[in-house]
Amino acid sequence: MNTETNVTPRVVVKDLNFFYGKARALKDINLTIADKKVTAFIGPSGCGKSTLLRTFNRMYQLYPHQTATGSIMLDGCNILDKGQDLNKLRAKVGMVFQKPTPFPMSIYDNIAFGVKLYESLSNNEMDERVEWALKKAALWTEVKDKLKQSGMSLSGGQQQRLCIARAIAVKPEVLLLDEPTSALDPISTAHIEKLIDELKEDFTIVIVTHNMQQAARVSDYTAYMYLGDLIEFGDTSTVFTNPKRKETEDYITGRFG
Ligand SMILES: Nc1ncnc2c1ncn2[C@@H]1O[C@H](COP(=O)(O)OP(=O)(O)OP(=O)(O)O)[C@@H](O)[C@H]1O
Repeated sequence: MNTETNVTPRVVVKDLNFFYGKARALKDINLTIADKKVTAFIGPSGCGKSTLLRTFNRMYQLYPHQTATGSIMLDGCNILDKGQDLNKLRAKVGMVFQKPTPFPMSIYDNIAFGVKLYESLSNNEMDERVEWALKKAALWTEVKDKLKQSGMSLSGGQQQRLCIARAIAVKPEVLLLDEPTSALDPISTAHIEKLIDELKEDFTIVIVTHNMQQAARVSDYTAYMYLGDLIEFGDTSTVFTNPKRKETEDYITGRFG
């Protein structure tokens, strides 16, 4: 549980279980994601980090035989409810994947495409939105003179910032980052980490990372998971310097995993 009193809950997960067919990948998860903070999910491969992240925007909906039970409350609605409008949900909860995945279209259209699904803006308004998103994603100065060029022509690190710009252009409340720097070099990684720090002024961010130094650098809260259980959750400095559970300590000190 978040212990700080000045923290506003943004996403509240209660008794969440997740099944791939009959295999239970998440076990009675309870946690609260704080508003306008960065929360990191860490743990060894296969512990359920990505599965948990993907429940927040119902990515699993695309696949048969994947089911979630329990509740994930956002703005007073349960994300898991059958009646949940998935288009609206995905406008509220944006996602950036491990591998940069720009659409095969211009840099400008990569941003405008998603915005058009949700809003009808004039050309001027769209120009402003594209510029706003690219500035927020710290990419504007690098691309402002080549907005008509293909998004695929950018470097890997630039492509990932384009994907972040695309995700924030629709002004989501929550931004999910699934190992967003694992395909990037150290300089691009540093760029994205700085960006994450800036973006939390406007967005609630949840990041899955294998890199514990990264979790320690960028997050305010950390959840340590193992075999589908949430072992420990708390503010990042406590989890890293004074963990309550021995399993957490063994993992972060490299004795395990
Ligand atoms: N599509 C799937 N079908 C069946 N089982 C799956 C599927 N995806 C994941 N799993 C299983 O669910 C469990 C959690 O996987 P998940 O990908 O969430 O872990 P993770 O902590 O993100 O791992 P990694 O760090 O390796 O990405 C694992 O046992 C995995 O084998």
